[in-house]
Amino acid sequence: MVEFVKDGATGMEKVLLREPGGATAQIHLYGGHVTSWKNEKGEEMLFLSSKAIFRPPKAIRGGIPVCFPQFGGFGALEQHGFARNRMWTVDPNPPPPPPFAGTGPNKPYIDLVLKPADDELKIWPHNFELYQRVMLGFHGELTSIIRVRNTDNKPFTFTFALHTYLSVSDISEVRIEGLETLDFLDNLRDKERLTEQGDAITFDSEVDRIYMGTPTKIAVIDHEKKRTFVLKKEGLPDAVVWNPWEKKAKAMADFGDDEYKHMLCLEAAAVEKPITLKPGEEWKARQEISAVPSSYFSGQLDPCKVLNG
Ligand SMILES: O=P(O)(O)OC[C@H]1O[C@@H](O)[C@H](O)[C@@H](O)[C@@H]1O
Repeated sequence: MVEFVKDGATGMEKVLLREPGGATAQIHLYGGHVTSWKNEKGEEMLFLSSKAIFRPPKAIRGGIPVCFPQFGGFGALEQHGFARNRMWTVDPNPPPPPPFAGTGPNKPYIDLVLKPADDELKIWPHNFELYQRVMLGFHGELTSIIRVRNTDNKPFTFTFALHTYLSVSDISEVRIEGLETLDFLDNLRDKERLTEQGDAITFDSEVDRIYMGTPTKIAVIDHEKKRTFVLKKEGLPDAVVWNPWEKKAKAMADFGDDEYKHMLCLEAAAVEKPITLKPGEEWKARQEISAVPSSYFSGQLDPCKVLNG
């Protein structure tokens, strides 16, 4: 089921997806931003700050901001680009889904699009179409399919990320598997290139890293909640891991002082090698997140078993 509603608290337009098994998702047209994803028991799986500001030009703190045409400070534009604080529209006539879309009759989805108006063209002079299909799968998994199309008469280059804020019980009880031994750029050390050691990543201080050449599946294991998130991705070779920890949390106006304990950003991204599109070309990417009880998870990263088993 797909429903269009006005958010009572913010007056903003949003879309509700409800999958027959009971899972739900909410997508705000502001930012093309997934702000809620609940499993069939009604448990929220995305973090959304209690202080999130739903008012332009602020980006919404939590959920899944879309970073385009620039990730972070990797360029001359505002941090994370402008797509996350612009109004998207529902696309009445979406392009046919790519073969990996996995759409089906009972899978609710919505197609959104962002095209530049004069404002955007002034700061980034390129005609583009940015499409996002958000979809709930049979097991409540949340999928975003992204397409960027160059509708200009000259090439353009961009970086991109789906800045997913996962809800976790306690950041000290969480570990990430799948990024061991990879190289990363450390944002806390002026983007110095370092190599991750052999162990799964755990957290006891601020982390802000861009892992490069990452696998198509990454797992976030929440020991306390006995829940594992499995993030599968295509077309997004990098993975950003971010937790602001205590000091930075206190400095952010739209973030509660202690909220860093209950969130972890795992961001499927294309940053290290920016994407260039010639006129008429299209770029596609896909992210699917599922949440499974950790007892299904062997401790070895074999999310094929988790997803298909
Ligand atoms: O506060 P913003 O603009 O939403 O960014 C949050 C964080 O987003 C992460 O992706 C960046 O790596 C961090 O450096 C940044 O602090």
